[in-house]
Amino acid sequence: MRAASLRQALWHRHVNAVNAPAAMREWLTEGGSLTARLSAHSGAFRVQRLHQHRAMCLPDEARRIGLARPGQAWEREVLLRCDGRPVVFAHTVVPLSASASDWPLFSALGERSLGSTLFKDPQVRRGALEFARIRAGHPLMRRAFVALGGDPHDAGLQDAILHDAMAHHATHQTIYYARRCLYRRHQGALLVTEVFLPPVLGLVAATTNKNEMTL
Ligand SMILES: C=C(O[C@@H]1C=C(C(=O)O)C=C[C@H]1O)C(=O)O
Repeated sequence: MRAASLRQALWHRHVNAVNAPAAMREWLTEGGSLTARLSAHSGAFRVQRLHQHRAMCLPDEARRIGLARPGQAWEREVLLRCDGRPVVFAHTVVPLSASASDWPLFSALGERSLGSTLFKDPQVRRGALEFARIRAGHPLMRRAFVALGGDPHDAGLQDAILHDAMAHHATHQTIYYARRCLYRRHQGALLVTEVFLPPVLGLVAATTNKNEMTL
């Protein structure tokens, strides 16, 4: 496997292109705010802010947010947790040229959900979703593994950490499913990428079981 293909993601406009399992496809195509859906499928939902700082954007993000070449951007990364389990790793980039009036709430979000602010703001225009299959070697997965306590340079450990972190979902997989969406507001651009982690599938199963028990 060429190293480059481990690091890059091929983004598709239609979800069929990533051939995701049906349950994952439901999450990938979720049209509304993830906060609402994740909260409905768990007892406790939390946005764990990992960091928000200046950083080099990924090579395939630069053009998408209007940069002429890869460069620095404002980067925010979070883990969405349901009942403590990590279900989504989210990565957001905003050009450094953005003014405070473009994204007035972005810099002071803390552990409030970015998604919910975007969905509540009538001046925000949401672009079409794009979908990708990404491998454990992709930069976003390396960051997710670090956030979950793994060593970003040990492929074996990465999977072991992620695997252990989601033991009861025991889906030792090297393919992860992601989506991204470009938001615009005034002159601003903001690109949100969400990588869905295996425990997200357990959420739907848990709720189904719960429903079955109450029938
Ligand atoms: C949880 C939601 O938004 C998430 C929260 C994010 C954040 O706080 O950085 C980023 C991406 C979204 O997946 C939502 O859509 O409501």
